Amino acid sequence: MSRPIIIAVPKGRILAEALPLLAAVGIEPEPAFADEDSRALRFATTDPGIELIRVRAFDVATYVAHGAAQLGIVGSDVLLEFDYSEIYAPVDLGIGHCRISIAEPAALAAADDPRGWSHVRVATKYPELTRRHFEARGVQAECVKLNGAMELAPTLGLATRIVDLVSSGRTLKDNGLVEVEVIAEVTSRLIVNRAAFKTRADRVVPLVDAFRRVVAGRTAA
Ligand SMILES: Nc1ncnc2c1ncn2[C@@H]1O[C@H](COP(=O)(O)OP(=O)(O)OP(=O)(O)O)[C@@H](O)[C@H]1O
Ligand SMILES: O=P(O)(O)OC[C@H]1O[C@H](OP(=O)(O)OP(=O)(O)O)[C@H](O)[C@@H]1O
Repeated sequence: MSRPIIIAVPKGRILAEALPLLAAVGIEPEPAFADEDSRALRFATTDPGIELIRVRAFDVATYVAHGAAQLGIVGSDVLLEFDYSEIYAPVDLGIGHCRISIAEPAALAAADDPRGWSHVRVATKYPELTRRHFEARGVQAECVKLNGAMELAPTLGLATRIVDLVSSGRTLKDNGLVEVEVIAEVTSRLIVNRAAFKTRADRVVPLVDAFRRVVAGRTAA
């Protein structure tokens, strides 16, 4: 039998929305996947030719870019940060809706005019995306890379502003911050390693088509 197709899925919040999509294309992980006591990271599925690996959201893109996994499910925020040429993102799965935004303390925002910025110090998990965004409008961005809880940075003087994901806006509000600009709307995508799309086309192309059909069916419903 040929090598299995590996699909990388993120550990975090996207997973709950991704599992029904996977089930709809006929891929259901073995019971160990849902077993909190299991330390396994690689799982067989109801399709004998497909295995799932569960990794951190940013690592989904890394596994797929290097061809260690042939497919993956990841937020478009991650794709914007890395901009890997080896990744093809053919299907917007319509899950994991949020936006990536610039936020600052409410007191600062009251008298602030973003058009007057020439240099900003920003705490973010997305330094590349942030630099690119500011550079495009002639603003120099000094980024402090954090891995979570960005909202703490302005009150503690680590940075004046943050670039982070916003969904309900609750985290910003509870930390005295306000959204001053949306950089991009975010949803999760099905991603494919470009080489695998050609060399394993027999398995990969029908899978991509199956995801496309499931998403189209949901949109139409
Ligand atoms: N508040 C949110 N609402 C909707 N989608 C979100 C939200 N926050 C994150 N996401 C999406 O889920 C993905 C994973 O986010 P999550 O917060 O679960 O990861 P994390 O726990 O920070 O990841 P890790 O621990 O691996 O760094 C993001 O890349 C984004 O696409
Ligand atoms: O607008 P809201 O609905 O409040 O959602 C936004 C929050 O969700 C994400 O964090 P997450 O909860 O994943 O924690 P993290 O800081 O570990 O990334 C994001 O980084 C924000 O902090």
